[in-house]
Amino acid sequence: MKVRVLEILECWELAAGYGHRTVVLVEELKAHKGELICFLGPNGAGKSTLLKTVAGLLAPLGGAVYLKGERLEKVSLKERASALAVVLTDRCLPGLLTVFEAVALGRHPHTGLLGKLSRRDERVVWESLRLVGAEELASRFYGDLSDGEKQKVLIARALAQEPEIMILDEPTVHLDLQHRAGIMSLLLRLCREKGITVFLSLHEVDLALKGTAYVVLVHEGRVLGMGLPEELLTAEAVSRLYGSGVGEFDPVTGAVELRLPAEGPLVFVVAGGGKGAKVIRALAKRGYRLACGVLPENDVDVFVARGVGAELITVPAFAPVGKEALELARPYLKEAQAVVDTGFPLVPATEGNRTLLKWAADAGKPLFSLRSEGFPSGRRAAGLTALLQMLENLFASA
Ligand SMILES: Nc1ncnc2c1ncn2[C@@H]1O[C@H](COP(=O)(O)OP(=O)(O)OP(=O)(O)O)[C@@H](O)[C@H]1O
Repeated sequence: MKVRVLEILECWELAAGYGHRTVVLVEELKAHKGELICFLGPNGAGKSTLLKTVAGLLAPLGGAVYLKGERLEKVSLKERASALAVVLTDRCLPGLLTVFEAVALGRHPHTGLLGKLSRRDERVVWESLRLVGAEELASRFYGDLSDGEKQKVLIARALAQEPEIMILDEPTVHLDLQHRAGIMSLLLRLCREKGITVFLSLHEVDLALKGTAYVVLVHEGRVLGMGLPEELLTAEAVSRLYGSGVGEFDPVTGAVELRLPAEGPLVFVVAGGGKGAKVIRALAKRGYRLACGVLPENDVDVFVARGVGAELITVPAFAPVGKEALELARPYLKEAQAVVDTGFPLVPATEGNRTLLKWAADAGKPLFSLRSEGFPSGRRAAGLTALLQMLENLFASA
């Protein structure tokens, strides 16, 4: 469904912070009706501070937030409460309320002084519980719920407010994989179908890439960029945001490989066709230094090998493994204390990799193969567990 484009919330020269300390500065940010905007950045970058300021819970230290064209501080509390719903991370609600009562609190801006629920209010509360998949929790005490269940109830309470804007600080925290995906698709659906504008903060870069439409990268008090996650979240941008020590972010899969300390013996992994990824990961976790090749640049094994910090010998995508690449691989092969054939596809383009295995065998290198049939090379390992054991035995006896 198409939604009408309207700037519902704007920030101009906004300085957000505490006392005299500006934590984060935003020159300009415009949110349209039905948009989902995600603040992404490392711990302490200022995401929560920014969300609280946008929500009007913190007064700006400079500049202003405008709600539908009016300065937020001039908008009455009642109007703010019906336009904006906020879900913060502290999850504090009286524990002795039932879930239904807790979600019904969200109807306050709409009910009279006594807070009596009309039939419609009750319907909205049930619908909100249904949307987050928490209907069956309705009669339980809020205080008895797990953190993930509490999170869902708080989102339901915000929905019950029927707000135009929802502001959520780390809504996926404490949620398992299924509910994380569920919350992200729910929020996107609310944007699309109900025209609600959502501001949220996230820690998961993959979720920002896969589940949000617009990201604002917050780093050391500044906005590094804002726009489509598909365009902004490059490996360079992510390492600028979080530091390069964490490992490389792969914008294709949205995954971050962990860069772990590697001080063990050098193992040459002959990979390709995605056969190397899990071998490379398993070896990296055990501290082996790794060299991998020869791989076409677009092979999934490249992303993993580069991510874990392995030495890499590559050829351009779709190019065969030629002489030049073999010469680049040779010194690593020479230095390697073991060589692994991952079972890469035996096609004409990988002929060169068979040469590598032959060189290794001729040089008397310990050679292990995960290949179940076909090209014979070295000792056969029945699977990854067996391979790891064989390598461990080899180096234990060395
Ligand atoms: N109530 C407060 N008073 C003073 N400083 C605060 C307060 N709350 C947060 N800060 C500081 O403001 C900075 C930004 O904190 P903020 O919570 O906004 O970061 P964040 O990006 O949300 O971090 P995280 O991802 O760890 O939740 C930090 O240096 C923090 O110590």
